Amino acid sequence: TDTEISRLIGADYFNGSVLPCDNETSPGNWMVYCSGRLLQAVMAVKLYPDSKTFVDQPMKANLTGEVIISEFNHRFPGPIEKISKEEVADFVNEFFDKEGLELDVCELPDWIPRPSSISQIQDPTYQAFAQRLHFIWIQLCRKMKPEVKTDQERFSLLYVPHQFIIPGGRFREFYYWDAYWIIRGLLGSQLYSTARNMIRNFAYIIDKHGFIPNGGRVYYLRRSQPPFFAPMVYDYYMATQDVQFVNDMIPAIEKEYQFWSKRRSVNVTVEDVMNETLHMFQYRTEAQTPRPESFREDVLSAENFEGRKRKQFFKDIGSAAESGWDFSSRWFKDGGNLSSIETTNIVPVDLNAFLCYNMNIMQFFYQLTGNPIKHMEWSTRLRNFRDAFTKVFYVPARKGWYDYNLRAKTHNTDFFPSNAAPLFAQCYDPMNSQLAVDVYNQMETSGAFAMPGGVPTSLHKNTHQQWDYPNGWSPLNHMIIEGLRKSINPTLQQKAFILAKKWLETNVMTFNASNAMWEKYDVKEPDAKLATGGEYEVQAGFGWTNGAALDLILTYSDRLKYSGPLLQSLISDTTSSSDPPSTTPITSSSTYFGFSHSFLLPCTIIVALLL
Ligand SMILES: OC[C@H]1O[C@H](O[C@H]2O[C@H](CO)[C@@H](O)[C@H](O)[C@H]2O)[C@H](O)[C@@H](O)[C@@H]1O
Repeated sequence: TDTEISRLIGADYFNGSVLPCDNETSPGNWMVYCSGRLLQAVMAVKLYPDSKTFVDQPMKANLTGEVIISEFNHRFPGPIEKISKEEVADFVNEFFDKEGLELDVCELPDWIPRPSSISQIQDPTYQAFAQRLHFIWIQLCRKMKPEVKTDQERFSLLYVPHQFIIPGGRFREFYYWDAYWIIRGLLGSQLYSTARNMIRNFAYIIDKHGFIPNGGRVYYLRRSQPPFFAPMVYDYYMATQDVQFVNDMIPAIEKEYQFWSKRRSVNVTVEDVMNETLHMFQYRTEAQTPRPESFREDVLSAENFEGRKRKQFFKDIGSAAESGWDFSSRWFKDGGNLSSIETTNIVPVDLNAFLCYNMNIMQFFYQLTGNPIKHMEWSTRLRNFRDAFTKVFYVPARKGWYDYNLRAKTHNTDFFPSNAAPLFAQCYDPMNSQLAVDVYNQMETSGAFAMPGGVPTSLHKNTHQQWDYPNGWSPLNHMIIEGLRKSINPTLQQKAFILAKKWLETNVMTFNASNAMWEKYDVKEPDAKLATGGEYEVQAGFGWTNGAALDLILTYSDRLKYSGPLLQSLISDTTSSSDPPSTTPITSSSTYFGFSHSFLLPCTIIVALLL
C-alpha cells in the first residue's frame, strides 16, 4: 500500500552510512539534497513523477539548508508516512524555486550558420542532416546565473566558469562521459572555443574536487563516470594543434589519474598467472545510500535487503551509475535481475581500457611538450599496464577481452560492446592486426552486428534495463566503429563503415519521423524506434547522439550515401537557408529539452536572426 511504501522510504538509511554528498563535499546543502527527512518525505509522497526534479530545485533566496531542515522538522516532527502530499507540496513551494531556473540558455560565440566542414559533405541527405544537428547545439547551450557562483550553497548545481552543452531533457547539467561525444561533435561543427571551454570547466572541477563527478550536481560528488578527460584534450589537440592548451591541461590529467589510482584500484590475481598480483581499476563509489536523483526507485529495489546487505546494494547501484551503464545485465550476478547486482565484484574491461588510453595519451603529451623524463615514466607505465591488461582480460579460447569477476574468479564471455573498448583505446599491440580480426569475428558470431538498427548493448532480453537488448547507444556504437576504423586492417575498416552507415540511418530515420535526436534507440526494428526500459522515459536532445552522429558523418563524408527511404522534407528544409528549422519533436510529450515548444522555437529564431 501507499502507507507501506511511505514507511519503507522513511526508514533509517543514513545513520553511519557514507552519503552521496556530505559535510566534506558540499557543506551547506548536503542535508537537503543527499540526506534527511525532507528528501524522504518528498520521495514518500511521490511529489514529482521523476525523483530527480526535487533534488534539482534551488533553495529560495536568503535561505540555507540548515534553516529549511530545522523548519521542516519543527512543522513535521512525526513519522514521515503521516505527512500528506499537499503538506509536502506546500512546504517545497514555500522554500524552493523550480528546477532549471538557475540556468539560462546561451549563445555560442563561435557558432556560424554554415561551417565549411558541413558544406563539404557529399551526400545531400547527410549534409542536410548534419546541418540540422549543427543547429541543435544552440538549443543545448546553458550558462549559469551569477548567483550560482555567489551563493553556491543554495543550489545543487555545481558551479563551473564557462557555458557548456547539456545532454537535454531531464539532464540539465553537464555529464562527464557524455561530454566526450559532445566535444567530438563540437569539433566537427568547428566550435573550437566552445569545446575548449567545456574542457576548461572539467579542469576547474578536477582542481576543486580532485576528480570529475558523474554530472554537475552535488549528489554526484561521490562517484565519477568513465574517464574521458584526457581523450577530450587529445581530440581537441588533434583538431587544433594547440600545444599550449595541452600543456595547461596536463596537471589536471595527472590529478584525475591519481583519483582512479588511489580510490578505484583493485588487486587482481588471475588463477593461471602464478603469484602475480596485477593492479587494475574498478567502478566503486563509496556511497552506501539511495541515489538522491532516483531515491524512490532505489529504496523500492532494495526492499528485500537490510543492514550491511542493503548498504552494499546501494554501493553496487551507485557503482553501476559510475560506469555510465545504469543499469545492465552486465552487472547482475544472475544476468537478469537488478536485485542480484554486484558491480563491485567486477573488474570492467572498458574502464581499464580507457585508463590504458589515458596512459598512452600522457606519454604522447609529455613527448609533445618536451618532457623526456615524464614521457619515459608514462611510457613504462603504459607498457606494464598493457601487459597486465592482456593477462587479466584476454581469454584466448574465446578470442576476446572480457570483464573479470572477482567472486566467481572467471570471465563473463557474453557479448557486450565494452568488449571492443580495447580496440577503441588501442590497448593492444596495434601491429597485431590478426588479434583485432579475431576479436571482431568472435563478436560477429554473437549476431550483435546483424541487428537492423545498430549494435545493441547486450543480447540479454527482457531485463527491462536501458543498457541491455534491444537498446543501442551512440557512445557504444561510436566506440566499436572507431575501434575497427583505427585498426590497420582494411577489412575491419570496411566493417566499421558498414556499422557507421547503419547507425546513421537509424539516427536519420528517427529524426525524420520525430523531429528530434534521442538518447538511445531500439535497434532490433528495421524502421528505427525509440528505446524503452530503465527508470525514466527516453530523453530528447540529445548531446552525445548529436556528437557521435556528426563525427561519423564527417569521418565518412566522402563516401557516405543515404540509401534509406526518401526524406524530401529534411533536404528542402535546410539546404537553401540558414534559418533554424522547426525543432518540435513529434511525440505525445509537451516539453522539449525541459522547455515548452512555445518558448523554445522563438528563442532559436531570435538567436539565428542575431547571427
Ligand atoms: O537519473 C538516473 C541516472 O541518470 C543518468 O544516467 C543516464 O544518463 C546520463 C546522461 O546522459 C548518462 O551519462 C548515463 O550513462 C545514463 O545511464 C546519470 O548519469 C546517472 O548517474 C543517474 O543515476
